[in-house]
Amino acid sequence: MIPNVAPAPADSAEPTAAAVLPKALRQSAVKKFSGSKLFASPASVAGVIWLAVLVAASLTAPLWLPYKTEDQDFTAVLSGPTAAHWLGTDELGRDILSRIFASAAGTLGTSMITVMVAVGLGTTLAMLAAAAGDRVETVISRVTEVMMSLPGTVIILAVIGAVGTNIPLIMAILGVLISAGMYRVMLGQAKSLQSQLYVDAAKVDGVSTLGISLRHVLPGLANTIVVQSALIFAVGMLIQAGLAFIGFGPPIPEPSWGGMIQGASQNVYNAPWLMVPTGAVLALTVLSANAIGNALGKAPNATASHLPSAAARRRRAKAVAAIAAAAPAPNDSAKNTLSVCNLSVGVDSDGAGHGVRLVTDVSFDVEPGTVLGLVGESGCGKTMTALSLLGLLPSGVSVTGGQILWNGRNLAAATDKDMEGVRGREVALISQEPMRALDPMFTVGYQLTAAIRRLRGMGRAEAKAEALGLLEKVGIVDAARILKTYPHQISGGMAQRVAIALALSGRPRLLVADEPTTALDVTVQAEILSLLRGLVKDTGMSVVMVTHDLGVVADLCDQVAVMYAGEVVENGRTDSILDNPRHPYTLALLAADPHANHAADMPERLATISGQVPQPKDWPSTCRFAARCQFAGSACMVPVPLLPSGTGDGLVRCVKADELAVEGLDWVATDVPSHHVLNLVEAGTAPAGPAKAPAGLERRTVEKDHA
Ligand SMILES: Nc1ncnc2c1ncn2[C@@H]1O[C@H](COP(=O)(O)OP(=O)(O)OP(=O)(O)O)[C@@H](O)[C@H]1O
Repeated sequence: MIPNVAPAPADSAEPTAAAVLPKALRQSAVKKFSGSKLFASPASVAGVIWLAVLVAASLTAPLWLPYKTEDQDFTAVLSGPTAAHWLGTDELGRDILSRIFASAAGTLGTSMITVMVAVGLGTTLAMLAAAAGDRVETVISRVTEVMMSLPGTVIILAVIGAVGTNIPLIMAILGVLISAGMYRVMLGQAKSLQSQLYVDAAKVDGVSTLGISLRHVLPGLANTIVVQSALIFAVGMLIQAGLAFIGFGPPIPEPSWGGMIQGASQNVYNAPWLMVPTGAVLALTVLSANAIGNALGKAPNATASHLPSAAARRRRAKAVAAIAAAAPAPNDSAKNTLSVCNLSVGVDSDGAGHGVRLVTDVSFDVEPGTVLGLVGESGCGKTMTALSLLGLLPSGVSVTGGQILWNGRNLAAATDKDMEGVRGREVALISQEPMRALDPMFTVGYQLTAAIRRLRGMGRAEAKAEALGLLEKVGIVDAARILKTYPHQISGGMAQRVAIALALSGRPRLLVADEPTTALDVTVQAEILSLLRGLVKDTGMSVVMVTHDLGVVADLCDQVAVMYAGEVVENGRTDSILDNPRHPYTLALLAADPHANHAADMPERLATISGQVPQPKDWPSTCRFAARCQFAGSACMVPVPLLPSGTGDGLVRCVKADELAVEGLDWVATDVPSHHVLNLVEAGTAPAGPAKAPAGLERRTVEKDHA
């Protein structure tokens, strides 16, 4: 009769996503369970409305109920619905409607006692056990195991025998019994949250154990707490009704749902209707609690994985259909050539068409055996562009226009099923953090052979030999030993090599590399770049390399697309762009890069670019870089198209590109203090620096960060 608490739902059992962003979690702990989620599904909306009506009607019952609960009408005993008694009467002629609503608040309120005791005690014990170490955990775990082994029904009946039918007390004791199950559910999550790096950081900062539990662990448990509360609430109601059914409800003549169902069951043959109203109200209330729990328990978008949710996939399918209908049929582009045309990516519209655009009209081509660098500051849309090539945009973000042509298909309009055939086999991904690609639970060998078998249909032995070969190919000397190790047993550089081997396991023709060297030290960076260069040369595959680092671009890339605020501002051959940049943003990136300045003419101070990349919602319709540009003027206050830059087949998005080229201007490293806010000044007043003559151009001086 007394159930253990249901296991945590799949989306809340794994705390790592929730654990990654504790600050965001704390900030959104309230927001997370607020309106948007509650009203996201029709079932939860109906549940909220039903519970609200029930509670309001019950609390105001004395004001509007047509009869008192004990009023008897012997002229209408066991009647069905009539004008006088809308839901009929019981065996004593009492009005069912009045009795149902009069007893609702008591039933719901006492069920809440169970929730508060079970969740409060279970969660507190779990946080205590997770924080206090093995000994305390052992003691608490043993005690809860004993509690779980006790026959709950017998205990409840014993309590009733000792203290009578004191419903609030019985429900509190029920809560204590359920708290043991709740403790088991919460302990694993609390321990995992306790082992997060930000908890270590908080300890280093001197935050107390209690502070850590309340500020860092509890918010991470919030999802499970809400879901479990809803389930326990429903269980509490059912148990309460069950007790009343067997005669341990509130004293007669006080009404209770269980008591009414029991009365109805005695007249089930001569007045079957009697069972319907109370049974339906109980069932609806239990269903409502579960629907609300399900809705609130959905994982928040902010911490969701890259892989889209089912709802996001449905939205994407719609967007895909729209794009497919709008885009012209792909022409027969050359084999293994990637051709991205006017790609736009945006946050899914909120229904009123307010989806923010994150990438606008990006175009580039990648020939087989070549490397394209996508370069730009953080937040310029490089990752969104790269992930759209694999159909791996995060939940809530989709391709909103354009084409991604690959071997005669438009990947922008491909369904998830189509993309499953492309990912890994034709297009693969390596990410900044190699550990994202590797599962800590399995050996390198297992993960590699599983991928090879899945993608290439090989047998076990053949796949193992192939895995060995792949590790050797990525420069791992003792490959046989590495195959037997777990990811945590190898270094970051080694892990990135393994991740590259994993990406190569399906023999892709295009590799999307999202900042693959950023997390590595300089020596290892050079090795990984050299490895990628060798792979491109040997296998003829092409690479889209996302990077902040112009050194990486110079080292590896044949072509570059410089991105700023979601659009390509300059593209072309790497040597043209590095030797002869045309866009002020490219000039600025080069001026700010220590590797791009030769030792001989290295300036005393490297240049900076004032301000930050604007948020996508703030992108102007004019030149997006104008607000930060040293050369901006009134001519820049118009939408700027990509036009031939005059250097090879490159394109540039700047109305002053030709003027800058003719004048031979450089981006200036200024000595203006960071707190000094400057406006556009006339040419010639610019601070001294390595610039060539700024004659004839309006120049924007920049803030200089002295930090
Ligand atoms: N899931 C998301 N929902 C909404 N906006 C997002 C999401 N992910 C990223 N963005 C926004 O999209 C814009 C482009 O982000 P993106 O990650 O592509 O930039 P990036 O150039 O790759 O930066 P970084 O080098 O830091 O990865 C940013 O303004 C970012 O805040």
